[in-house]
Order: sequence, then structure tokens, then C-alpha cells
Amino acid sequence: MAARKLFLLSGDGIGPEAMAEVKKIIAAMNKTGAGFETEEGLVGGCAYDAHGKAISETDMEKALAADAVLFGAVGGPKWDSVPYEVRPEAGLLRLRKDLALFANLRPAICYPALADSSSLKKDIIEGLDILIVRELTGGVYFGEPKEIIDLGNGQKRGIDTQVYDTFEIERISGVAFELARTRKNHVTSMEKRNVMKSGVLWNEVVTQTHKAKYSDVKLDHMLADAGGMQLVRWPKQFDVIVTDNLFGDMLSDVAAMLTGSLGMLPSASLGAPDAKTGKRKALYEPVHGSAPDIAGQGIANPIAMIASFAMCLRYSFGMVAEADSLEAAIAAVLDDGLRTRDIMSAGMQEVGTTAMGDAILAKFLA
Ligand SMILES: NC(=O)C1=CN([C@@H]2O[C@H](COP(=O)(O)OP(=O)(O)OC[C@H]3O[C@@H](n4cnc5c(N)ncnc54)[C@H](O)[C@@H]3O)[C@@H](O)[C@H]2O)C=CC1
Ligand SMILES: CC(C)CC(=O)C(=O)O
Ligand SMILES: [Mg+2]
Repeated sequence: MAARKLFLLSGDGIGPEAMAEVKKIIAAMNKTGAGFETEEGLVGGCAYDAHGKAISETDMEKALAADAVLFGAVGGPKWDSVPYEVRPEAGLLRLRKDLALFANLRPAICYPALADSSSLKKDIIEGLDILIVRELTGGVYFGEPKEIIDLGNGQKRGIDTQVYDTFEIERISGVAFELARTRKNHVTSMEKRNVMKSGVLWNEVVTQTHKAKYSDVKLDHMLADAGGMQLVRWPKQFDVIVTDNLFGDMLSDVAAMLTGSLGMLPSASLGAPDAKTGKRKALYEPVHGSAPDIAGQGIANPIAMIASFAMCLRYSFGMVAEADSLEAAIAAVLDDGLRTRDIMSAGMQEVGTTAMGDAILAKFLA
């Protein structure tokens, strides 16, 4: 069996703390022949400190050559004043763009044991299982021009440009429709066609793609602001949500809180299948950031990172049984009452990052 090449980019803040728990799982799986070959690199603020760039060319090459990249988180106040082009977040944007990871899958699942721990009522979130499919390499995060210009009268103008081409909308909606067919067969497309030209095109292309190839799937359209409201009001009306880069970023943070904490939400960022091998470039990362407010305290929730590794097993290596069993281990540990501080509630047992990771690993191996 060929080695399974993983490139680990832990990043900043709680990134390395969460990644440490995944490394233990990889080591345990290797003892029973999983054959993961891991290499580590630097991304974000730590990379900037080391060589003045948010990711080095060498590490970019390693990311391109790997079967999958596992990514922690980047950023923090230490790097607030570094130039925009080399700020920590630029490393992540470059990875997404250069690996052409256009499809970002962000599942929001409310584990049964956490149905009481959201700020929302139990009946609203109990059994919640939705999937946000976010376009990841286009839109306002990448569109040109992107600059701050001096207007010369003491005023400046900040410009970001929202751009979408037909092919980008077609391919991301295709991913959403395909995934919906494996779930409840329902896609809700979100944009703002009432005020944005790119929203008009988004709506048209999703509608055409649906008509041409996926008319068996139920399709709804919703304005993205109303969509945010509906996510909080009655999230169970959704199955798959497909949306652009910016709205997907925001709506997935909202969805995270439905599940109890940002520390619970994993994600997979996937490229197109290679024409010859069928393999996709892929990066797996928690939805959360580097959480500077809790970094270094050993209290970060590692579940989003561990669940991201479960997605890696599923999507990059076809290790479906192992992915199911890792997700079941997370559920079992929560059923046992173990909680990191972000999901702590009365009567439960508070544990730190390491103890949570160890407990999940023990269940996984049992
Ligand atoms: N993918 C990435 O690397 C991302 C990086 N960032 C960067 O992270 C830095 C901090 O950004 P914030 O806006 O504070 O967002 P954040 O996601 O880092 O934190 C938001 C809040 O959620 C909590 N939180 C997040 N993950 C948690 C976990 N695993 N366990 C327990 N609590 C958790 C934090 O303590 C904080 O109160 C910024 O530099 C930002 O640009 C933000 C989002 C994504
Ligand atoms: C580049 C990231 C910091 C943007 C973000 O918040 C995310 O992808 O969730
Ligand atoms: Mg975000």
C-alpha cells in the first residue's frame, strides 16, 4: 500500500494545541498499519516570524504534493500590524487558491448530548444535521481590484471586489446537488440578488444547473440575510446550503453556535477530481480561528480539529469505517458527560484539551 501523505500545518494560537490531539490519533492508527506519513510545516504568524512570509514556497510545494493537508488555525494580535500581503491569514488564502480548493464543506451537526447546551431551545437544534457548501476560491476575498487608494483630500478608499463567473457557480452548485442526493435531497441557495449583480448571476446559474442535471433535488432560493435569520429561527428546515465565499464564512460561524460552540465545527476544502487519477487536492481545518483569548491555557476544544481529521479519512482516503468510528467516539465521549469549557454545562465534567483528546482516542481504539 502506498503511504498516505499528510502535511500538517498547525499554525498559531490554539491551532497547535488542537493538532496535538490529531497527531495522537494518527500515531495510534499507524500502529495498526494505516500507513500515514506525516510532515510538518509553518503557516500564519509563526511562518511570518520564521521567514517573513505567511507560508514559504517550500511548504507550498509540500502542500501541493501531499494527499491531504491538515490545518490548525492562524492569526492573532501579535501580527495585527504586519503588512496585509503577509499577514497570517494570507497563508490560508494562498493555500486555498493555489490548491484550487473551491468547495468548502462545513457540516453543522448537533450531537445528542449537546442538545441542551446551545443558547437556542432544545427543540430547535436537537437532531440538527445541515451542511453548508461554501464557494472558497472566488468572490470578494479574491476579486480584483483589491486595494486602499489615497483620494488625496485626507480621504482613502478601501476596495474589495465581488466577482463570480458562470463556471465557478456551476461547479460549486454541482457539489451541493451531488451531496444533497446522499442526504435529504434538498438544496437552499443563498445570495443577495436584490442588491448584487453577482447575486443575480448566482441565482440564474444555480437554477440552470438544477434544471439541466439535478431536477430530482428540491431547490429553494433565499436571500442571504434572511437565510441567517432562518438559520437561527428554525435551522432544521435546511439540508444543504450553497452560498458564496463571504456569506458562507459568516453563515457557518452562525451555524457553529447552533451546535454549541465554534470549537465543534469541522470543515473539508476540496478541489476538483484529477482527470486521470480521480484524486482531489484537499485541506481539512476547523471552522474556528486561533482563539487568542484562550490560547496557551490548555482549554481549547479539540473536537472541531478531530472531526476535521474524520472528514479527511472519509474524503481523501475512503476510510469510511474509521471516519464513522472517530465521529462515534466524539459522540460517546460527549454522552459520558465530558466537556471542554466552551460547551460546559451544569452537572457535566469539565476537562482540558488533552484530556478530551485522550478520551476520544480511547473510545476510538476501544
Ligand atoms: N481558519 C483560520 O485560521 C481562521 C483564523 N481566524 C483568525 O483567528 C484570529 C482570532 O479570530 P476570532 O475572531 O477571535 O475568531 P476565533 O474563531 O479564533 O474565536 C472566536 C471565539 O470562539 C472561541 N473559540 C474558537 N475556537 C474554539 C475552540 N476550539 N475551543 C473553545 N473556544 C473556541 C474563542 O475563544 C473566541 O472567544 C484572528 O486573527 C482571525 O483572523 C479566524 C477565523 C478562521
Ligand atoms: C481566511 C480566514 C481567516 C477566513 C475565515 O474566517 C474562514 O475561512 O472561516
Ligand atoms: Mg470564518
